[in-house]
Amino acid sequence: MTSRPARDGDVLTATGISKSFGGVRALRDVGLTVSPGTICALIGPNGAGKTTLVNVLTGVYTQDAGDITFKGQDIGRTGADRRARAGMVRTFQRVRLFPQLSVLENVLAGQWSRRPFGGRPAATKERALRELEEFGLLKHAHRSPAGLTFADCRRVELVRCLLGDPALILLDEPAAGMNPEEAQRFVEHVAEVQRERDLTILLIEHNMNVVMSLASWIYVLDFGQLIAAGTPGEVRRDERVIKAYLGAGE
Ligand SMILES: Nc1ncnc2c1ncn2[C@@H]1O[C@H](COP(=O)(O)OP(=O)(O)OP(=O)(O)O)[C@@H](O)[C@H]1O
Repeated sequence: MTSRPARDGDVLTATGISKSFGGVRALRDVGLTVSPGTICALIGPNGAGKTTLVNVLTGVYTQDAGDITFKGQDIGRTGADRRARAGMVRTFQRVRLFPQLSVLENVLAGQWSRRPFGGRPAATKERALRELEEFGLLKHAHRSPAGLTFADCRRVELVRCLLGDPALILLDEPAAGMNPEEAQRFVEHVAEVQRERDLTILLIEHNMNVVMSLASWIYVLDFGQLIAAGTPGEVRRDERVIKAYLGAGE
């Protein structure tokens, strides 16, 4: 199974990615591309290799084989900091906010990582407040995130990502832990913001409703290999995908 052929202007292209941990071949010859202004999803049963792939793409792990191009530059062997500064930002499966800082401080804290040697943050407080307002979070700006609902914490993380004007946002299971209504609201919000700002997103998600309503292109991993790639309609009908998910008891 190969990915959609790379096109000029693709934000992210990975080809032939393999990664093993001891005897476990977590990824085998995986390729994917993410086009600008689209939401692309990566799905697969538990243990399929999704997190490993995200860690390879973001530079947390180095692949054993394969190449990664980001905005036309070969970044396959660069560190996570360098990729973040180049505009590749991510959220994590678990919410990562500092409870001792306010919501406003949390979203501004992300900015420092893009400025080496302690320069001024790229985004101003005014912009951060405007973004928080847009996400319905202004009333929480000066409170600790510890008191927020899970869905609001996810929104805070998204604001933190957006303040860096990223070229690519990787959302790692953003809807995990949300109830169906929260997930639905989150989907609508992400879809709206993505359209308005022409964002490029790679979404890793278990919740099929979320994936099917947001993504225009879906990659499916199973046992470390890409078993399907296509539009939501194509992937939903794909025999191998159905089998992989039924086999995993999902
Ligand atoms: N640091 C590691 N050391 C050893 N094995 C690992 C490591 N990370 C992942 N693996 C193994 O690689 C395979 C892929 O795991 P990975 O976490 O990438 O899957 P996943 O699709 O993200 O799963 P989930 O949906 O459960 O998060 C699994 O067999 C896992 O046990």
